[in-house]
Amino acid sequence: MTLKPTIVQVVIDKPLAQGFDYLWDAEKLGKLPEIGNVVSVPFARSKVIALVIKVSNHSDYEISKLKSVESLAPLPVFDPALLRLMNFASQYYVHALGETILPVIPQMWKKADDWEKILEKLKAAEKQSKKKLADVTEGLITLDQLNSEQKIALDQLLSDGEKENQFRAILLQGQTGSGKTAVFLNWLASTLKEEDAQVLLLVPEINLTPQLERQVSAYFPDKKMAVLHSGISEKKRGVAWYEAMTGKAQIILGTRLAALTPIPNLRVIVVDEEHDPSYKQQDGTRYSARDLAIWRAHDQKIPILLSSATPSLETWLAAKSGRYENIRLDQRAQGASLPCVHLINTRDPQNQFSPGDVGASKQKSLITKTLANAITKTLAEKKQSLILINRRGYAPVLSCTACNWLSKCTQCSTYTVMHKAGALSKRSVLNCHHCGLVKSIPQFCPDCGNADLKTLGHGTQKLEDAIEEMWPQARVLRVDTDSSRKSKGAEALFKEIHDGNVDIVVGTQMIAKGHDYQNIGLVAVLDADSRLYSADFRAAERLFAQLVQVAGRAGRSGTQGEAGGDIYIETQYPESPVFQYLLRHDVDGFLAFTAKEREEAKLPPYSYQALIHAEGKSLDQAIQFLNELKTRIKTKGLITKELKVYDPVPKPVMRVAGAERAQLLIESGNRKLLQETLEIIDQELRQDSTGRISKTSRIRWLVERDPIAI
Ligand SMILES: Nc1ncnc2c1ncn2[C@@H]1O[C@H](COP(=O)(O)OP(=O)(O)OP(=O)(O)O)[C@@H](O)[C@H]1O
Ligand SMILES: [Zn+2]
Repeated sequence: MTLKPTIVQVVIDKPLAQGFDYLWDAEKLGKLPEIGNVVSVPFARSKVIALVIKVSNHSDYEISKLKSVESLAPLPVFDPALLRLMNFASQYYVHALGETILPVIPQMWKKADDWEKILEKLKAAEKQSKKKLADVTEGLITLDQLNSEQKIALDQLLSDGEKENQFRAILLQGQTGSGKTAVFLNWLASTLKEEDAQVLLLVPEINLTPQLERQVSAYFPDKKMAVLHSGISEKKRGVAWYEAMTGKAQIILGTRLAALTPIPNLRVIVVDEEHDPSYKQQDGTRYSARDLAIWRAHDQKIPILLSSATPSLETWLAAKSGRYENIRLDQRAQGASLPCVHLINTRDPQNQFSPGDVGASKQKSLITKTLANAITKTLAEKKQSLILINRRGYAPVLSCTACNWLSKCTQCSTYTVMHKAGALSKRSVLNCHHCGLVKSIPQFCPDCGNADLKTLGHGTQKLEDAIEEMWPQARVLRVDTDSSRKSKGAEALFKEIHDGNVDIVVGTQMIAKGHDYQNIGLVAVLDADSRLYSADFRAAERLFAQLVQVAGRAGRSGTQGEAGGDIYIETQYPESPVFQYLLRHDVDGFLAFTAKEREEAKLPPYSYQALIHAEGKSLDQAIQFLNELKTRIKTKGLITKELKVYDPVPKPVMRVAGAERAQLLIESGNRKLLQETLEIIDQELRQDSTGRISKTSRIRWLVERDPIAI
């Protein structure tokens, strides 16, 4: 009797639903692989890495035609809990298992030829570096330094600590600057007492990791931390990932991709700034890292803490209904009151410079007189000012004064933004923020030959110029993705602010989040209105959160009773609910108001949504593709009272890099029904597609669950 060959089934990083069978050559590769092993296999004339999902003696294919596995990675298996999470994510987000799971493997581990070499290097490095004790104390608030509110919060967190093996979701809702970090880090300490316990700490932004990293080292000097985000080198990321999956690192700190890291001894998850839209992945498998983290905690029967000053409506409602525990911090940790909110009505002439004002200039038209006076006062008090405008570059568009020509992108349905000489190029250029196109600035209007071209509107660069001109003695720093690329990165810029080397900061929302600045007296927001009335029903919720967050950067270090700084918002619509709730610092009021609106309109979280994206050479084709899909859904009897399918529409930015894009919105109050429908749609679309490209119309399609921008 001949021995049956071993067949391993693997998934690869392709939008293909099925697994692929390979032979296992035990003589060459040694012991049998297990489910969750990473291997390298030949695929379509190249070599790819793959994950083992099944080991058996059976294949539906002709065995003699099967190829063999090339090599086995010297990595531990993906733990079963992670595989469950991946299976869930693949199903929920209607993406193939392979294309969901393989992207989590860092690039360093994707080169099979280097595996052994990498491992040797890692082992050598490990022997050499005996544990270095960190000696930072930055941001360390010990147990006995916690204020009474924090102590109560910590006690609440610990009180259920005895209940092992239980899922708990906790919303830690605290004012900006209330010391939420100190509460959850002290809480993690109780878990980390256990020798091999691992904890996962998620932050929304790369820029927030260094600050938290230093704090974590201050709290846990003898624990190993693995930091995972897209801003670190491939090598560092590969090592950190390895340390997480082998259990060598006890603390895993990272951005959304870290939520999908194999962590075999995971005991607790913390999601900081849980409301932040950055937790949503916007390409590939479009998952929400926060939602997957909650699923993971539930599945692994461990606690998860969601922390925010401005919780998402979803989380806030869950806490209100008692599904999540709710712990609150209502005071600022260092005793100051919350910043005072000032709404500057830009339609009121009293707030504007008049031509007669001393030195009134073109520059001064960029900000109101009221704000300028407040900045002058803040400078005199030796405090810093933070001015926020969510538009990088010099001006959003260049125009011709004679024929009204506008600088449009040739590839996209957008305008090219004028950038002055700097990070992008040595000369001033026009740059498209959607496709990256860079063009030199025309000397004459391309349409009529007129030499008088002028910019419309303003971005961070123009504002920086204006501020420098208005306060020549002040030290001005611009913080946006351009300026952080030019200098030594964002961290260096933030350090300048923290060290007090700057008087006025001009920046995009990059400066608004999470940072624990100590000397900001004034915060100003210039372009709130542009986000007030938007087609996206979440725009107001997002704007409100952002305003509370940016306001929260002011006056953090003030002591008991001291005023907590000022925030000035320039707006034409001071009566709008977003601003009115902000005026009263009434986060709960705003959320309750928003909940009511959404409930009446049957919008999420009172219903569930999905988008089918389609892109092709022309908008007509994309729309037609979606219309045909809608007809197919209808013929199948899937459109019911419970499931609504809208008409396809062009995307907000219809054309990007030459591709024209449309979308189809599907909505249902029944989550399960939506899931089933999406699975059928996926199957339908796959039938006549190669991967995700339709064979007949060449339209590229994608299913997105729980979209955050419609
Ligand atoms: N018990 C305490 N005594 C003194 N200072 C404290 C205490 N707890 C926290 N702090 C300090 O208060 C500041 C704010 O804390 P932290 O950054 O944790 O706030 P937060 O709640 O996360 O705010 P945000 O939501 O705005 O990020 C920090 O500088 C922190 O060191
Ligand atoms: Zn473009």
